[in-house]
Amino acid sequence: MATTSCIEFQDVVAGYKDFMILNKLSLQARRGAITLLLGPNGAGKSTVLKTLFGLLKPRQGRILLDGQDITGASPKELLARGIAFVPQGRNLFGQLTVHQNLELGGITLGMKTTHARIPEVLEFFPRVRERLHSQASALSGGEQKQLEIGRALLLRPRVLLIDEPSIGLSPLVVQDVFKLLRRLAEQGTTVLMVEQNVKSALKVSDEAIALESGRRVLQRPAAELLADPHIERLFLGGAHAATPAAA
Ligand SMILES: Nc1ncnc2c1ncn2[C@@H]1O[C@H](COP(=O)(O)OP(=O)(O)OP(=O)(O)O)[C@@H](O)[C@H]1O
Repeated sequence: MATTSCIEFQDVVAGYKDFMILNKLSLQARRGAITLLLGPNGAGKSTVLKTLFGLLKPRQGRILLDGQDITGASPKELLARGIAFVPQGRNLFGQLTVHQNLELGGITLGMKTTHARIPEVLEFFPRVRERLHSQASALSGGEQKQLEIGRALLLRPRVLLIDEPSIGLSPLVVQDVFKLLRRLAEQGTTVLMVEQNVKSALKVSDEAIALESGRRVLQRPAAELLADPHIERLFLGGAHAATPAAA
């Protein structure tokens, strides 16, 4: 059966305790593409990633990975099936070295495989490679985010979920992270990204999905969205509000 969707949500309902955040959400993310999740604060973007990674169990609906039902699978099972998650914020063991953090990332692979893959992953991150024996907490914010991505890449994921990678990073470093995501997508990795930095994220993405109150309100090619002035008004509201007031 031919399917071009790598990830598919079918009428997914999910949330926290009695509070449902995703309300019959349906969406598709194409294989080898970067799909950007947009929407106002609280729309449920991070909840999509958490649900996809098995941190929240859907109450209704189905989630498919390459056409196979993965609804209700645990994070461990999903990791084994090739889904990796880079959550928002800092998620390293700051007291441990860069190398030790990478070793922990490969714990499910065994040390032999992990050690063989570490140099491969570090090729993407020359600055991190130079700091292999430094404490992770001594790296700059951008280097730490790169290390987190590197740790996820050790698993050679076919799907990379990444939540707000630009937080705390300078614009130049953000561009480096985006370039890397582009490169990964071109090598066949499916990337699902949440990013507030909407304009730059759209530039690097293939497809955009906008959520509102846990529902999909739009799914369009990123380039089309970038070129649409109405969309700017609708979905870049935060960026507009930040336009400096007249002195
Ligand atoms: N652990 C939690 N327990 C209870 N409610 C939560 C929890 N995490 C998130 N929420 C609530 O779920 C809703 C959706 O949150 P989510 O983080 O998915 O939104 P988002 O679209 O990613 O927003 P943002 O852009 O602000 O990160 C919010 O109202 C939030 O307060």
